[in-house]
This record gives sequence, structure tokens and C-alpha cells, in this order.
Amino acid sequence: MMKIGNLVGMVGWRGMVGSVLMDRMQTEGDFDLIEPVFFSTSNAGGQAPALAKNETTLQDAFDIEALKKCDIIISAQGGDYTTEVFPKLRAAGWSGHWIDAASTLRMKDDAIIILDPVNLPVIQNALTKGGNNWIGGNCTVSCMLMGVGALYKAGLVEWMTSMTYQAASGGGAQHMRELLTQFGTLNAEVKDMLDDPKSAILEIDRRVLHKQQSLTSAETANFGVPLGGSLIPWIDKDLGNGMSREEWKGGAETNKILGQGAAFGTAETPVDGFCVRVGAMRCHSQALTFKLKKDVPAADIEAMIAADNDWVKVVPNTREASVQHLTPVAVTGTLGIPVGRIRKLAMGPQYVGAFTIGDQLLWGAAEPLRRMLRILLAA
Ligand SMILES: NC(=O)C1=CN([C@@H]2O[C@H](COP(=O)(O)OP(=O)(O)OC[C@H]3O[C@@H](n4cnc5c(N)ncnc54)[C@H](OP(=O)(O)O)[C@@H]3O)[C@@H](O)[C@H]2O)C=CC1
Ligand SMILES: N[C@@H](CC(=O)OP(=O)(O)O)C(=O)O
Repeated sequence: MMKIGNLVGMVGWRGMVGSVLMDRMQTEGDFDLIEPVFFSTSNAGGQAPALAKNETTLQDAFDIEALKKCDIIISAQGGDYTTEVFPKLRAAGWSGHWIDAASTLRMKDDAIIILDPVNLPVIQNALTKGGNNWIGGNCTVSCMLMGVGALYKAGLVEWMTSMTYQAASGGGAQHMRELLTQFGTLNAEVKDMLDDPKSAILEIDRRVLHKQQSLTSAETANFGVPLGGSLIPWIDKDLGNGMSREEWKGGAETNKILGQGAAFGTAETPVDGFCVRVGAMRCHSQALTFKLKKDVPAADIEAMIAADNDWVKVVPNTREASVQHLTPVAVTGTLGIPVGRIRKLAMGPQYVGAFTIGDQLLWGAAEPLRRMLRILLAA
């Protein structure tokens, strides 16, 4: 295989996912290895970030000729951009490597969902065969597999169901702002009563509910309904069969990442559950139930999970450890993937429960992209 060049187009670098990506790339010294070219959909000709080396102005992210010069393009710009630009770029004969955070191309036959601590052999196999479309997985799926991938790799999982608690950031920056604004609005509504220790809690509750139920459409513009002090049991599109698109991704993407299913000539592992938006900021949490193919002692399960990769951490199944280390507040901004609450369930010795959390902007979005860049540069 020919050495891959290091002219790397950066698209979507100033968005929320892009900013986390830029931060991680600087921390890990990725820019020392590449010649970055920064693109913009809104400010072509403007000043590129200080990290730019030769090309210090922003290039037009819709200019196919400019994009074609890149050996590798990393996009965190979003699905609409991918839908518009990627086909034109390939149609224009570009054979470079496309690394993308958006879901648009994930399930295409010629695309690999990248999560190298879990599926490096799948990635390397595709690279050897000339693969050049590398797509980051759904945040919930990626964080889940970083935590409990060991059980899948060991061929132990008969099926898994996940109940998710997904953060506001999954919807984007405006959703995070909306959640915090709602919290502020609710607090303001009862501030006088909270300041008075003798005030009646049921009256506070009544006032909060009334406020939640009377939020204006501007105050719920992003989520569509109140999230502050509530939850939303549906994420992404309605597939019309009772399933949300986010729930569908759980099964489809998990199997594709693991290199199993019809496309690989093997059976799929059933993975299904419910995806729920909660008032967390940027960590997705999930309660998992496994049916294992055989009875494996809980201590062995813990040991397998702990040994799987450098980021997973088994949290002892005690109250103290769980409330300290198994929360979005403890995990946000870190690459750590804690897995706790591991225990056999009442249904029988093959049934195991676990709870895991991941920062959905790190392992859930940015980190697999920059690691794929490193894999390409080392190839
Ligand atoms: N949000 C998430 O949790 C996850 C998102 N993804 C995917 O990543 C992609 C991007 O998501 P996300 O980062 O949330 O999108 P953002 O909306 O934060 O950024 C996308 C683009 O919007 C433009 N933009 C316009 N106004 C601003 C502003 N005030 N600040 C920053 N950028 C601005 C920028 O483009 P320009 O510089 O060209 O103007 C930017 O690159 C999507 O495809 C999404 O599916 C994947 C996993 C998780
Ligand atoms: N859908 C996820 C965020 C996301 O961007 O997912 P995907 O990359 O699969 O579209 C959420 O809302 O939490």
C-alpha cells in the first residue's frame, strides 16, 4: 500500500464536536504530523486558526477542487454537509480518505464504522482492501462498546438490551443552552419559596409544574418539549414501527462495528432497548442487561472488562463507589469509561446487569476520528 500523504482538510473544526476534536489533536500532537488546511462553510477567505502552516486563510468547504487536493479530510460539519459534498467529491475522482462524525454514510457497504480499540482488525482489513470511508459511530453505541466490548469479543453475548440516559449535547450546542435556560427559568419561578425554609414543598412543586407546562415555544424550540426537570423518551426520528432511529442504531451499528451480520456472512447479536433524553450535559449513561451464552462468574466478567482497553474502568458495585465514580459529573471531560453495577440478575445465572457512562463528545464523537487519522498516517 502506498504511504498516505499528510495534507489534511479540516471541516467543521469550530463546531462543538470539532472544537473537542481540535483540542484533543493539539493535546496528542497530531498537528505535528500533518499539514492542515482549514475549511469553512461560512467564512471562506477568513483567517485560519493559528495551527495552520502554509495555507493561513480559510478555504471554501464547498469548493470541490480545493477539497480534492487533500489526502485526508476530517469532517465534523454535520450530515447535511456530508450529503451535499461527499458524493460530488467522489464523483470528481477524489480517492482520498474521508473521516466523518456524521451518521450519513455509516451504514453504506463501503464505509467502516471506526472504533479502533474495539474493531482495529475490521479497520485494518478494510484498509488493506482499499477502504477510504471512515465514519465515527453513534455516540451511545461507541461509549457502550468501549465499556463492555470485551464480552462481545469473547463471544459471550446472546443478546443485550440497553436503557439509555442521553445528555442534551447529543442534540447540539443549542440544546445544551436550552436545558440550562429551562433550569434557570424553573429556579427563578420558585426562588422566593426556596429561600424560605418554611415554605411548602408541594406548593413549590405545583408552581414548577405549572411553569414547565406553560413554557413558550421559544423556550422549548430545540427539544420541542420541556427537558429541565423532565425527560424525553424518544431520540431521533420515528421509524414508524415503534422504534426510534436512535434505538435502531444500537443494533445495526453495534453489529457492524463488530464485523458481524449479513454483510459479513455471520449472525447478528440482538441488541435493542429504549433511548431516553435526560437533563445531563454531555455524558451518555446506559443501563445494560445481557443474556450470556453461558454462566460466567461476575468476578471473571469484571476482570475481562477491566483488561479490555486502556480507558475502561470497573467501578466496584458498592453504593459509595457508584455514586462517586459512576456519574456524568465524574466522567465529563475525561476519556475514562467507567463500568459499574455489574451483577447477576434475578432472572438466572446467565443474566448480567451493568451500568456505563461515556463523554459523548470524546469517545462518542471526536476521539475515534483523530485515532483514525493516526492509523492512516502510520499505514
Ligand atoms: N453533537 C453531538 O453530540 C454529536 C454530533 N455528531 C455529529 O457531528 C456533526 C457536528 O455536530 P456539532 O459539532 O454538534 O455541530 P455544530 O452546530 O456545533 O457545528 C457545526 C458547524 O456549524 C457552524 N457554526 C455556525 N455557527 C457557529 C457557532 N456559533 N459556533 C460554532 N460553529 C458554528 C460551523 O461551521 P462553519 O465554521 O463552516 O461556519 C460548525 O462547523 C453532526 O454531524 C453530528 O451528527 C456526532 C456525534 C455526537
Ligand atoms: N443522536 C445522538 C447524537 C448524534 O449525533 O448521534 P448520531 O451521530 O448517531 O447522529 C443523541 O442525540 O444523543
